[in-house]
Amino acid sequence: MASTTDRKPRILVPEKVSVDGLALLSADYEVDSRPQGVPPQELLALIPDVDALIVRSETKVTAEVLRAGSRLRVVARAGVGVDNIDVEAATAGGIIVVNSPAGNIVAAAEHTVALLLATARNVGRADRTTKEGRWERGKLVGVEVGRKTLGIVGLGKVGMKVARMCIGLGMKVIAFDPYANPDLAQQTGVERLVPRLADMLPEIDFLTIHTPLLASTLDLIGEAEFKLMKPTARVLNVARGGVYNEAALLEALNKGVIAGAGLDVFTKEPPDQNTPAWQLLRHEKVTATPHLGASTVEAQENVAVDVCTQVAAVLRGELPTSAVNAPLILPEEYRALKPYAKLIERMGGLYTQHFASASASHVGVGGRHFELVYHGELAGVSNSRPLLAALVRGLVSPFSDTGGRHVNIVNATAVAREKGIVIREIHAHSGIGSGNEGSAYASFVMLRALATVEGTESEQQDREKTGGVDPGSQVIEGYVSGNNVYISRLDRFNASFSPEGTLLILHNFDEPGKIGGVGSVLGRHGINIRFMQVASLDLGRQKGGQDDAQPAQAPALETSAKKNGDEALMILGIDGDVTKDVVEDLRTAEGILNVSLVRL
Ligand SMILES: NC(=O)c1ccc[n+]([C@@H]2O[C@H](COP(=O)([O-])OP(=O)(O)OC[C@H]3O[C@@H](n4cnc5c(N)ncnc54)[C@H](O)[C@@H]3O)[C@@H](O)[C@H]2O)c1
Ligand SMILES: O=C(O)[C@H](O)COP(=O)(O)O
Repeated sequence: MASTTDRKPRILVPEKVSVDGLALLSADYEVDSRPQGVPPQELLALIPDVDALIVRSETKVTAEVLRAGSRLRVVARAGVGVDNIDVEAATAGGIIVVNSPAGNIVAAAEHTVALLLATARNVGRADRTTKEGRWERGKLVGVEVGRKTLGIVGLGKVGMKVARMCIGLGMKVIAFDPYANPDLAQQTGVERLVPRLADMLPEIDFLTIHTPLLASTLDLIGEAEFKLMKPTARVLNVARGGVYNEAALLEALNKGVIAGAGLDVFTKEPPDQNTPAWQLLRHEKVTATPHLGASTVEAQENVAVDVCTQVAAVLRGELPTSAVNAPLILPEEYRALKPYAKLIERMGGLYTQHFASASASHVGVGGRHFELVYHGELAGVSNSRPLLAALVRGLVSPFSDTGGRHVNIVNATAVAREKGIVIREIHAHSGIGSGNEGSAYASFVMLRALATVEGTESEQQDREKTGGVDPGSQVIEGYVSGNNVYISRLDRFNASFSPEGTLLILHNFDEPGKIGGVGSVLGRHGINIRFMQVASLDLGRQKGGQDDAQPAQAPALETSAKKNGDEALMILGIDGDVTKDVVEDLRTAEGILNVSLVRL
């Protein structure tokens, strides 16, 4: 009998995965396929002897499972969403997680259209009552979708396909996605990208959401949003349970606030008895399917072939094509670049959440041109690919399913291209910070989001000399000190704070009493403040003056803003999380111009 070390690597497949993919593995590996599923306790018992695990959305790959998987080298998700896998725990255990980000897009979009038409024409109810022997033509009159308005939230891979298909059905499509590429949306025929979700809700006849489930998309549509819709509106969910608040949806249907829903996904699948999701499944105004968005023969072949090819690569010791948790930096570059990669990733995350997500400043990420300017010693770095990858990861992570962890040095350029993000690197051997004479920091980095890409090379270089304050462009500067990273400038404001954890950034008139007012709103919500600092206007840059070659250090005292101008940024480090209500209360507080919630 062969010892366990002589045996072929073992692959456990505790879900129904297409044989077209599994066939790629059966010659070289022992494949244990269990399409009926494996209960959690049995999975724990099997996992110590398994080298690779291939799952869909039903198997919960918890930290406990991963810890018990002492031989486990790769977990493959035959699909997109990795919310059933504890990716952090996998990374900590050195286990690679791979997925198939594009294999089931068509299937998900087609299922959305199927639910759109089924909801409009009562197809589910008609089928059920007819089979029960009733012939209820009068009760089943539907509505047409042609010439109606469809609102799409999330104009990514699936959302964009849905847009094309629905335009083909004669619908007018408008969308909300603060990170989308407006040019691509326009070319696709999307009539309008609205700056705020609430702007489109009164106008639409159908609403479909195609975002991942993130802190920012959980309960995106609740009681207040349903109340903004027409009573004839119908809503669709082929994304993830939780983007509509299920209790609010149930109430909106019961009270006739909206007319119907087509639902493929639920917060718990299958839903527990007597929960709102369970009642929704049975509701006569709901057309429900049991998470069938990706369940087509073609999509299952695509995702299975994709992930089985990657599992074989990992087991052979090669790199997979779509690793969710691949390293950003190769080991040899690790020591020198790691703090800068961290800084630049945080700058990207800060840009997206402070500038692009804030409702008052709809500046976007997709289709945007960025400049990444390396100053000082960093200007001499020969391989800046990890830094570019870090920026792409930071920019996309706030709105990405995998928290941006899928972005690495291999695929960063492709991810940026997909989102229409263009990045130009500038190694600033001259200009700001050159030579570091008098500069407090050996190296610092400027991220500039350009208002316009026009202009000659020399005009672009001039912009560098004036500190990059073009109207309409946004600037973030940061530096590394030891292993710590700091932000030294946010647009027109000098600052000095660590971009860590949950931050609230408030743009306010610099008047007495502001700090007390903000403190009392947070106190009312039981929120603990870790640190607070007021960033002052940089009056030198305001006037377009020559930069003094140093990353500005913000005074950490609240009084310092007053002498510099009548506006300030208040930066608050928060313990724990912050809800939408808190942000809204702050936004409506007197003298507050804007509020952004940033999670880094
Ligand atoms: N039901 C199914 O079987 C099925 C099948 C495939 C995909 N999905 C789900 O569909 C969703 C979309 O998949 P995809 O491949 O199109 O993803 P994607 O990453 O290509 O697109 C997501 C889009 O959502 C946008 N977005 C993120 N946060 C947002 C916010 N707060 N407000 C508005 N827009 C926001 C992003 O900018 C992006 O354009 C995912 O949740 C995926 O898991 C479900
Ligand atoms: O994230 C996905 O790919 C879809 O939700 C499909 O999930 P499934 O593989 O369980 O059908």
